[in-house]
Amino acid sequence: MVSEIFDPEKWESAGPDFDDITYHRAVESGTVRIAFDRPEVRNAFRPKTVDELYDALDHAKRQTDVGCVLLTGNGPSPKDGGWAFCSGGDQTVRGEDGYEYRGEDGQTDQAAEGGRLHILEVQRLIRHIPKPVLCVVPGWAVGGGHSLHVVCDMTIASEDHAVFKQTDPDVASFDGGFGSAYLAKQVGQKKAREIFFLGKDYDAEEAADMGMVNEAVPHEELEDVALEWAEEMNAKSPTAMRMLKYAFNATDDGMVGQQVFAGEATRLAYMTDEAQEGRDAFVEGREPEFDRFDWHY
Ligand SMILES: CC(C)(COP(=O)(O)OP(=O)(O)OC[C@H]1O[C@@H](n2cnc3c(N)ncnc32)[C@H](O)[C@@H]1OP(=O)(O)O)[C@@H](O)C(=O)NCCC(=O)NCCSC(=O)CCC(=O)c1ccccc1C(=O)O
Repeated sequence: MVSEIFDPEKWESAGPDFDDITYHRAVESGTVRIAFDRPEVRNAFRPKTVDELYDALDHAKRQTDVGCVLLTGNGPSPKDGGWAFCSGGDQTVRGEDGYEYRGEDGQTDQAAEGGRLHILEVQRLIRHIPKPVLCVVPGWAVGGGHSLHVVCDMTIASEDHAVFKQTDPDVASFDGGFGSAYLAKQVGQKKAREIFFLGKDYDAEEAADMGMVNEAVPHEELEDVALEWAEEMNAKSPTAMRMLKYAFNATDDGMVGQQVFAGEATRLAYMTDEAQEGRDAFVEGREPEFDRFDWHY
């Protein structure tokens, strides 16, 4: 069983093999489902999980017939039946300079790099992947798991089991980027500070009311609704969706936001006859003849 609310008839295994996550592609639409698969620890991520998540998102990015990615957590926990999207960094492998690669014996893998904090690289990939990423929260979204939901384009959550909670300062961590500053854009400054400074639990309805969740959905229907939303998005114009995502990002992403948006504008410009003329003139060793092209207004 992948997850209790996962419908195996709607998905097929696809992409690389992973240990800490699962990767599926919808049978009938260009949708990829990526899920944390460590339910016994509330889907906490260790460095290996983060590596796999990055590779999975990068794989999904490169599928030109995929229009939407679902990011979720498998469950329930075989230990106690608890549900989670993700409980953030695995505190049991946290060393003195970040999260450590550990062997099966629990000892640090000396051959690997030092402590890592590279979940932020995954956040940036979610931000820049040229298609919507829909976060599907079946249970706890905590610490770095909460930050991941914040950075996704949209979030739907189980009205029965989802709980949103920020524990970063309880374990002496702080996401000073999207996890806090972007959260404040979603829920307002006072509420974002309450979330971090008090570490209260919020259910899906409360999270939707404050603007960080799009919809609270009955638990049993969560993955079906997610797939329906993905299919809605897949039916839209790929170019329009990509440009819209980057336009939404641009205002908060500074020069990088401008660069990403402008890069896509350049791609569109490259597709014009005008661009072909510029390239051909150089390759043929002649002056470009741009006088047949309009100065559009
Ligand atoms: C998630 C809980 C609130 C769930 O509580 P509950 O339902 O009562 O279950 P438990 O019995 O507590 O947990 C069941 C089982 O899972 C283990 N577990 C849960 N969470 C973790 C975890 N994060 N790491 C390791 N293990 C975990 C727990 O020990 C139990 O195991 P048993 O063997 O069965 O006893 C609650 O579990 C909880 O509060 N968990 C901790 C949440 C937390 O503090 N997470 C870390 C926050 S910091 C972080 O995520 C850093 C991320 C990061 O890398 C980063 C770096 C740089 C800048 C920013 C960031 C960023 O924040 O993104």
